[in-house]
Amino acid sequence: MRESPKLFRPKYPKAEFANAPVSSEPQFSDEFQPLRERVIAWLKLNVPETRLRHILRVERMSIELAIRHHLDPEKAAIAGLMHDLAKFFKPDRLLQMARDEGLELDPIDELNPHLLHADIGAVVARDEFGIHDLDILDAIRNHTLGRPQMSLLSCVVYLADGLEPGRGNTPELEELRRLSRQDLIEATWKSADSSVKHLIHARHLIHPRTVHTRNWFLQTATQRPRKSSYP
Ligand SMILES: Nc1ncnc2c1ncn2[C@@H]1O[C@H](COP(=O)(O)OP(=O)(O)O)[C@@H](O)[C@H]1O
Repeated sequence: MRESPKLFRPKYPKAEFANAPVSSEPQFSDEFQPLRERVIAWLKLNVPETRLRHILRVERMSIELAIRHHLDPEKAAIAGLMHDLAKFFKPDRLLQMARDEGLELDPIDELNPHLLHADIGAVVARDEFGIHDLDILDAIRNHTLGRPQMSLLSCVVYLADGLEPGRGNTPELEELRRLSRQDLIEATWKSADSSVKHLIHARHLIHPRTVHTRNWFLQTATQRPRKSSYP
């Protein structure tokens, strides 16, 4: 009999980190800067300047959130910098690469192949830039639709993509930014909620992964012990 696959359950921290010290200058490895320069040179040839500016803001916010929540800022920087590598790939190319990669396609992916840019971004990160760290690759893959049980690094890049300063200053965004600094789980739940609301308002098809992500994070956030019981 085949063994059932082990369910990956990331350990989400119980406490909030609103008061964690934020160091402005994280220490990166010697490999980081040359890699960053190579990625930016590649991006300059493959995405317009406005998108590059968004990517750099996502990189910055990913680093800040990682520091605040005691995650690895270098991994956050790399995932933030690489999250939109495939943003301007044509629909046929995205679909072909997804099939070559053996990705399971939802009917919504076929109708809106642009949504595959996140999964395919991870393929480019691996093949073009030699990234093999699964946490980084997953954070790139999950940045648009999220995924139930995704890691906190994935939450960081998902939130930074939607909440970086260039996204605007509505009260809803400001509240989500505040929440993202306090509690990654609740912020991910409420960002997925917000994304579903906007898609309904715009009469767009909703990819089921966003709904699954929203349900997972809602359950996780509301089933944790009450915050007042933490030290
Ligand atoms: N769950 C979803 N279902 C369907 N479409 C979505 C979903 N999430 C995002 N989209 C749409 O896919 C596009 C890409 O999303 P995103 O990667 O967040 O783009 P951007 O960085 O350009 O805002 C957007 O047009 C968005 O409306």
